Amino acid sequence: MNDSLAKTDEANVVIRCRNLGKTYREGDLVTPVFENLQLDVMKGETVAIVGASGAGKSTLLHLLGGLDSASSGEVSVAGQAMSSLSDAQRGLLRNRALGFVYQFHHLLPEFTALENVMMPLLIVGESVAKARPKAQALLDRVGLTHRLGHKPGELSGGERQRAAVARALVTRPACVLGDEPTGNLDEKTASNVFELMIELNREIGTALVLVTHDRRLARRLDRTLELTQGRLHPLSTLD
Ligand SMILES: Nc1ncnc2c1ncn2[C@@H]1O[C@H](COP(=O)(O)OP(=O)(O)OP(=O)(O)O)[C@@H](O)[C@H]1O
Repeated sequence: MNDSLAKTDEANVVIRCRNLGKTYREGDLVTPVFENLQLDVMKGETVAIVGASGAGKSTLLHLLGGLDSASSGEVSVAGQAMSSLSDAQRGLLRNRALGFVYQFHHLLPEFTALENVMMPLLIVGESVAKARPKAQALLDRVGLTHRLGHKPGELSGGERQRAAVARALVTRPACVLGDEPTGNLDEKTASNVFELMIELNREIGTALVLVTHDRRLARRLDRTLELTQGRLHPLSTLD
């Protein structure tokens, strides 16, 4: 590979793991989860992570998102090594470069859908006047124009997840990390929310890394990796 090609590839890496390992230690209890994981997520790429219960998928996602620290190796987000940052710097990078969608929506119950989606923009310092139209446009895009003033308790399960997707994408992050983002929805609604995430990934150019138990949904993404026995293996589309 020539130098300029190598540089272009480097610039397109959104998340990089090198020799990543995690072992939980609590007193005498030592739980090794994985070691020596290598992963490059490229700009705009969609990656599914599958694996048996307890394989370490959520643990991996937490490390990618800087929500937990590695026992060995390194995670870099947008070219910055997580371990080299202070807690405040890591928080800032997380807010600017990443979005999160969980199985349970984690919307703030006392705020409306519009306020929830504005929140990440306000946290990174945007004014209400700028944040409001951006949040509104994304809520329009996910089909919630008629629900802007509803609080999470006044939305259906699918509507709540669509609001959560809008909240994750409103800062136009380099990557959205999803932990079973459709795991709490019926099959049809799950499929619709999944499709919406893929469409928005294409429109905005955000990479997606999604943990899912559902291999049928996983196949709709660019790449599927299986975490098994502490290793990440690519799955062919025939698996
Ligand atoms: N805080 C913790 N302290 C100790 N062990 C933990 C902790 N969190 C997770 N583990 C252990 O690490 C292993 C991986 O857990 P993790 O939640 O990452 O698995 P998972 O693949 O996401 O599972 P599932 O599909 O069931 O959600 C499990 O054996 C779990 O018991």
